[in-house]
Amino acid sequence: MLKGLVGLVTGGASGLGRATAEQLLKQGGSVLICDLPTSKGSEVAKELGKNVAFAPVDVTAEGDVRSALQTTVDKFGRLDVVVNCAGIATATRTYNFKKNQPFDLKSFQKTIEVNLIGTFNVIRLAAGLIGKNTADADGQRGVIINTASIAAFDGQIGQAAYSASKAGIVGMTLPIARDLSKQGIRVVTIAPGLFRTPLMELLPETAIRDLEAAVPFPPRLGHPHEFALLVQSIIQNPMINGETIRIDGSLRMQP
Ligand SMILES: NC(=O)C1=CN([C@@H]2O[C@H](COP(=O)(O)OP(=O)(O)OC[C@H]3O[C@@H](n4cnc5c(N)ncnc54)[C@H](O)[C@@H]3O)[C@@H](O)[C@H]2O)C=CC1
Ligand SMILES: C[C@]12CC(=O)[C@H]3[C@@H](CCC4=CC(=O)CC[C@@]43C)[C@@H]1CC[C@@H]2C(=O)C=O
Repeated sequence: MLKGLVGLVTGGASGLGRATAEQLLKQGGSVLICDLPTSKGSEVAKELGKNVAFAPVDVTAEGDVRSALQTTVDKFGRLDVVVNCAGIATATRTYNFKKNQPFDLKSFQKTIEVNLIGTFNVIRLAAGLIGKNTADADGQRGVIINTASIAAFDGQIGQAAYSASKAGIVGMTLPIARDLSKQGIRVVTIAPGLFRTPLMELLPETAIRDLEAAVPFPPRLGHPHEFALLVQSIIQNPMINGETIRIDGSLRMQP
């Protein structure tokens, strides 16, 4: 049970973020869903009931994140847990030899900006608010959970930008956990394999079936709820810190 806990979930209007918001609510928590103003965040918040609110946020914008943190305080009084799920997926080869065209640098920068810098932006600003909590008996004040990808380790063709952005999240997990350890704030990253979310539905069903067949067990896409269960375990287990945990049915992606 996570009764009374206050969570902030970025990318909470869709997919893994939405499932996380639902699980925190089911366990008795309150949630601020942060997502782009163009997302379905406002409808989702209405659908999920009274312990949830929506804040329009671009995770790369300092002002948006600061105002979402203020909304958390105004609505729920404090912040205990941040789950960073906001992210974008891109697929471009480093050089397109058919078109004689290098990877567009702006597109590379955008992927890093949203996935890596956006995640760090939320962490650095939220840490100040979580640090104001009274520590529990174990000295803990809160937990920050990030979402990388197994592409951080086995990036495929076309994933230079996406894999770099996710590897950056993996790489910063331990130093940030160390930075925040004196305040009793844990920092943990989840590296999902393949989950059935709107992001994945950009792919044709035949491609999805091929991907499922490559997963040793269970040979299927993960359900967003299974990601949310890992978030819950991380919150509940105070010894998990500074680590990246894969949740992938033992999939190792091929080139
Ligand atoms: N679905 C999958 O199989 C996997 C997903 N992931 C990662 O999990 C995270 C969640 O992905 P899904 O739920 O699958 O995707 P999704 O597309 O369903 O949800 C992502 C959410 O992030 C929001 N978002 C995008 N840019 C944003 C920004 N600048 N500021 C605020 N919100 C923004 C979108 O509006 C969307 O609601 C992403 O970081 C993704 O890279 C990692 C591995 C596998
Ligand atoms: C990111 C990930 C693997 C991909 O590269 C695809 C993405 C779903 C949308 C896509 C459509 C395409 O046409 C190209 C590939 C891709 C960008 C996948 C969602 C989750 C996958 C991942 O992170 C695996 O770990």
